[in-house]
Amino acid sequence: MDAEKKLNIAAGLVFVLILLIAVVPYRASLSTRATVVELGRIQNREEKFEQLIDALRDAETGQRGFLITAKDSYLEPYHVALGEIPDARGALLQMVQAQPQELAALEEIFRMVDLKLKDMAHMIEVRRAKGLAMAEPVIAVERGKEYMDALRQLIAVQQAHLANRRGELRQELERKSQDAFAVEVGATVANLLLLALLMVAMTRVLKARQATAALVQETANTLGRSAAEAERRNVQMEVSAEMLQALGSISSAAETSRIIASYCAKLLPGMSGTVYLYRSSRDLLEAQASWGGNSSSVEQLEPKDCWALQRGRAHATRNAGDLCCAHYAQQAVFPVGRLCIPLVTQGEVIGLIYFEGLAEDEASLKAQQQMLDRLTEQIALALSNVRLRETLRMQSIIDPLTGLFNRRYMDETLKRELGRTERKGLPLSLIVLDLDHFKRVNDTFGHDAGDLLLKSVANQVRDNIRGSDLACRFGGEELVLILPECDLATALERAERIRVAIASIDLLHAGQRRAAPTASFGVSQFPLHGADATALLKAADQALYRAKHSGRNRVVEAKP
Ligand SMILES: Nc1nc2c(ncn2[C@@H]2O[C@H](COP(=O)(O)OP(=O)(O)OP(=O)(O)O)[C@@H](O)[C@H]2O)c(=O)[nH]1
Repeated sequence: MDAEKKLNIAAGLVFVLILLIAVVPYRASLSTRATVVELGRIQNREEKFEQLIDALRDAETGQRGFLITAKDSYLEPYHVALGEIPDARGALLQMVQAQPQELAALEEIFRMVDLKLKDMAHMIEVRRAKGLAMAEPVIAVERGKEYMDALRQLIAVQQAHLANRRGELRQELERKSQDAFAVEVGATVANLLLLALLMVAMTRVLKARQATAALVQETANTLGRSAAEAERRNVQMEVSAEMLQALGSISSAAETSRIIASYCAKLLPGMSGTVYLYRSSRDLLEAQASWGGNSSSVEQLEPKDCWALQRGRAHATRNAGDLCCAHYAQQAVFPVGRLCIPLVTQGEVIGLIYFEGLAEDEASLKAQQQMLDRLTEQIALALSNVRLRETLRMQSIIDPLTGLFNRRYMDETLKRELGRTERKGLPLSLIVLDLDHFKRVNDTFGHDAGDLLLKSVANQVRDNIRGSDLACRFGGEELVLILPECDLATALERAERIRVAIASIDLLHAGQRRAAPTASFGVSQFPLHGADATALLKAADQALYRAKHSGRNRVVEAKP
């Protein structure tokens, strides 16, 4: 049974008990009231007896006056008294109706009253009719006095009896009043006790209800927080999944960092940060991307500047007294929490993520740190995948011996660059170069020496072209250079510069200085020598052929 039901039952019981308790003083008061009424009746009877005796006395006085004077005026009190006596008699009779003993005594009194009245009436009659002289013998008999004395005695007995009874009733009334007072006090105390008990029970139930309400509220709050947290995690998971999907299709580290920064801004509202990657020399880490607008960390840092990199695990700075990393651009201001987590993939540290603006309370911080750890792992994995894709792509487009682009890449690029320059209305030049008598180098010094020479030539070529130009190994010892937005004159000049550079290669093989190699060049220009890649290559190749046949080690321009 729940507390509220119990309380209702208790309240009902208290109500019934209060009602029962109220009956006791009520009954006591009824009994007291009956005594009071009885007392009133006794007093009334006493008064009526007094009235009767007074009336007889008045009648006697009036009669006596008449007997002496024979004046009717003296009979006035006599007549008044005669009028009062029946009232008193009637009232007395009514009062003793149900009491046979009393009734008998009363009848005796009335008999005596009648005798007295009769005697008085007789004497008045005699005096009126026969005069004083005739009345005196009747008066002398003094029968009226006898009647009156007997009557007084009878009434005195009754009055004594009534006085007795009155005394008893007074005592009874006093006792009943005391009892009624005690009962009243007892009932009041009992009522107060019951009400106090009820109040205690109500207070308990109220407190229990308040505690339950507080518990319900707390539970609701906790559920609300959990739901919000679950919702937040859900959103984070969705954004993370979106980020991983976006990163899955990217092959450049720069684009990857940009995407990471943009998703971190979404995933970590209120936080800022920077992604750092090791340079290939591994002496420095460079900031690749930042988010949050106010990441207070430097653009470049050395591994020794970061405690996370030094220790190989996450490092947080939250309170004054924590170890601060040297790469914080500004003095750490607390309580702004900072966290550095190394980017580790396949056991290798490839960089670092710096987070700023950690949660302040311990519970949120723990959850946040776990989330940042997971995020960092995902980012490290994504970066590692990008690097792998980059490596694979480089392997597919780079010639491993010379480090120049391969023929397949050259074909793609030449077509693309021709389209672009054509749209812009700009020229594009091609240089085809072929080493002279390369077979002899191989035959004389061996294949390794030939390889070495090819590498040296590739380096010279790379050093003498612009960043936007493209050097490819077309096959064997033949190279093709694509020079976008470059006219024929400039291309011829560039070819000549490369020819001189190759001729100046200081070739040291097996401890011996070898004769400098030479190369022949054919140069063509779009759209002057061809409208497409094939025509342009063919024109340059024919120019190269002519260079070979006219003595090698020279630059020849294609024929229009
Ligand atoms: N060491 C080395 N030799 C190569 C490589 N690719 C092609 N060759 C050699 O380059 C030589 C090319 O010889 P040829 O086409 O006769 O031409 P050349 O000897 O340079 O004579 P000219 O071109 O007429 O001046 C061949 O002996 C090939 O074996 C390579 O990757 N490494």
